[in-house]
Amino acid sequence: MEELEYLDWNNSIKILDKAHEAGLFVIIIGPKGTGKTSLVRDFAKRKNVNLESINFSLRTRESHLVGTKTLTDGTISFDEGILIKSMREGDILYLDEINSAEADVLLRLDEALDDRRQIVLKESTGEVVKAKESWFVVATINPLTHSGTKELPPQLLSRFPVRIRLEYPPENIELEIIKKHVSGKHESEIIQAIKLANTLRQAAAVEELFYSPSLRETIAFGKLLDKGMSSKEAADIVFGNVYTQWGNIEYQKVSDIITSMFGN
Ligand SMILES: Nc1ncnc2c1ncn2[C@@H]1O[C@H](COP(=O)(O)OP(=O)(O)OP(=O)(O)O)[C@@H](O)[C@H]1O
Repeated sequence: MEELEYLDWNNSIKILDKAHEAGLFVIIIGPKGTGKTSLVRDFAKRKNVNLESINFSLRTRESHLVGTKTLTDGTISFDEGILIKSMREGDILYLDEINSAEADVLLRLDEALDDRRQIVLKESTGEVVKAKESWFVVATINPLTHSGTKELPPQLLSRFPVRIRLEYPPENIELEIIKKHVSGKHESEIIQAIKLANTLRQAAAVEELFYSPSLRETIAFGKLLDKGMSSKEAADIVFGNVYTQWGNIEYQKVSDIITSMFGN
């Protein structure tokens, strides 16, 4: 897939840069699909530094971070996990949705993230792994309304003193971002889709609806128009149909909004 440049509409790259220089870890807070992953990828690319990523869920275990013992040809060895690798190499470590992780996993992370930046490999040799000077950690958390997310323990939160908010962008900026992903031939329809997305986002914010569309959806809408789909059909498919999950009343509400904006 082609590498798209990140549109740095709220100076996040500059903040990341300063934090990186100062050796301070960063947490990015914002709803899904607002560009958190793209931002960090773009930053790593600009810095020409290797990026190691992990997406947390309730199933993430300590071993994913630290490593696992393996048996090959009768010999036991230890396969180091992403946390240890990134510390040794001085890479950028991206901890996506860190507030979805279980407490024991967070505790192990906490050990590595404190000011000494070191961890004891109690699973293998007991070696104390000290991070290279350039080691840099960026985490993300989704707002607490996101299913499966918990509050991050305050002491862990304090390991990330640089906090970036990444919300849905203003309409004109969202249009610029979408144009990075599509042809730009359907500008007026895309502007309508952004308006629709914002209506649905606002309704979700006050719990009128169960789901809030992200930039992924507005980009997908533009891509379907590029493939020749009509705007009404694309709006139904990308924005409307998903609400069926929460029953017919929810779906009908959204379907009516779509019809009023894109016709029958
Ligand atoms: N500022 C931007 N410049 C270019 N593309 C962007 C920007 N913001 C978002 N996008 C695009 O929007 C989509 C969603 O972005 P991304 O996956 O980075 O979001 P995210 O916040 O990490 O999502 P999640 O929390 O669900 O992992 C991607 O296709 C990404 O390329």
